[in-house]
Amino acid sequence: QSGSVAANPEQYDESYLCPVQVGGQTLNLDFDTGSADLWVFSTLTPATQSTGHAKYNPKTSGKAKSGYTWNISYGDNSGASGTVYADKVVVGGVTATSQAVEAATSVSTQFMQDTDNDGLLGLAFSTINTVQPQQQTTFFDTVKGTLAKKLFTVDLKAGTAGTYDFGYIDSSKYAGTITYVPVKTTNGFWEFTAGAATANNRSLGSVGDAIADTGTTLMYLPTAVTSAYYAQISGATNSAAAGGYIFPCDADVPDFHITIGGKSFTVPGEYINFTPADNSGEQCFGGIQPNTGIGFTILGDVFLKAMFVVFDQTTSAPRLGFAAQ
Ligand SMILES: COc1ccc(CN)cc1O
Repeated sequence: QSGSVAANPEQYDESYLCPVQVGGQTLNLDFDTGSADLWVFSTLTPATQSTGHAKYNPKTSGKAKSGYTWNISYGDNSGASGTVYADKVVVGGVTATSQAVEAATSVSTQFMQDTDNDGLLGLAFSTINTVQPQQQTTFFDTVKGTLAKKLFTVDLKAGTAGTYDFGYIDSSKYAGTITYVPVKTTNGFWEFTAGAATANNRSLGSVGDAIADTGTTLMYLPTAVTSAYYAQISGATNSAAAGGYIFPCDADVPDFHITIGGKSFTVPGEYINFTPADNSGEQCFGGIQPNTGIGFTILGDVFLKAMFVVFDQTTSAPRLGFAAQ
C-alpha cells in the first residue's frame, strides 16, 4: 500500500498537523520524526486538560493492552502519559489494522494549551518508544512491510500545506537530485553528519552530527556556527529575556547554506526571520538558535520546509535523502 496526507501548518509554522483516523475518529496529529510514540488526547484525559481537543474514545473499537503504560517527556520539557490500546489507524489511506494507540491520562500545559494539536505520531526508530512493559512500534514500523517501498517522505512548506507520503517518492515534489547520507540509529533518531555552513559567502564552521526532526520548530545549531551567523546581522543580540537570538525585524537576514553529502542546500533568510519577539513587533526571534544543552544539532521545521526529505528503510542500513523543493 501507499498514501499521502496533508501537513497543515499552525500559526508561524510552529508545528504541522495531519488528519489521522484513529479507531474511526479523525484527530489532527503532529508527525514527529524526533520521537517514537503515537499518543492522543482521549476520553481518559481530564476535561480540565482536554477542552478544545478532539479526543480518541477507546471504547469504540480499541482493545486495551492490560497493564501497559507510557510516559514521555520532550526536549522542551513538555510531556504526557497514559495507557495503551490496539486499534485501527489510517494515515492518507495507509492502514495499520492493529497499531498501539497511547491514550493520554495526563498532558503538560503546552499540550493542553495548543488546542489544534490532538496528539503526536512518532516517526523516529521504535527503539525509543516509551511503552512498558513491552515497547511498541511506530506507525511506520507497523506498516512498513506492507508499503510499496519501505520509506516515507516529508515535504513541509512555509505557510501552506505540505505532505507526508508513505511508500513512494513523488518526483514532482523536489528539484534536482536526491542526495543520500547514512543514518546512525543508536540514539533512535534519524541522525546523520552535516557539513560546512556559510552565509554571505563566509564560512560559519561545520554543523556536524545532526538529527532531522519534524517535531521541533527551529534549527538548533552549534554555538560557534550560530554566533558566526548572527554576527552578520546588525543589531542581533543573544537575549536571555527573549530566550535566544533576536534582531530588528527590518534587518537584512542572510540565507543559510549547509552542505549535506557534498551538496549545498539553502534555507532562505526569510524563514530565519521567524516571529515577532515582543508585542511591539520591533525585535524578531531567530529561526536559528544555539544547541546549548541539547548535545547535538536539531534541524527542525525551519530547515525542513526548504527541503524534500526521504526517510528510507528500503535497505538494512537506514538512510536520509535530501533534495531542494
Ligand atoms: C508542546 O508541543 C510539542 C512539544 C514537543 C513535541 C515533540 N518535539 C511536539 C510538540 O508539538
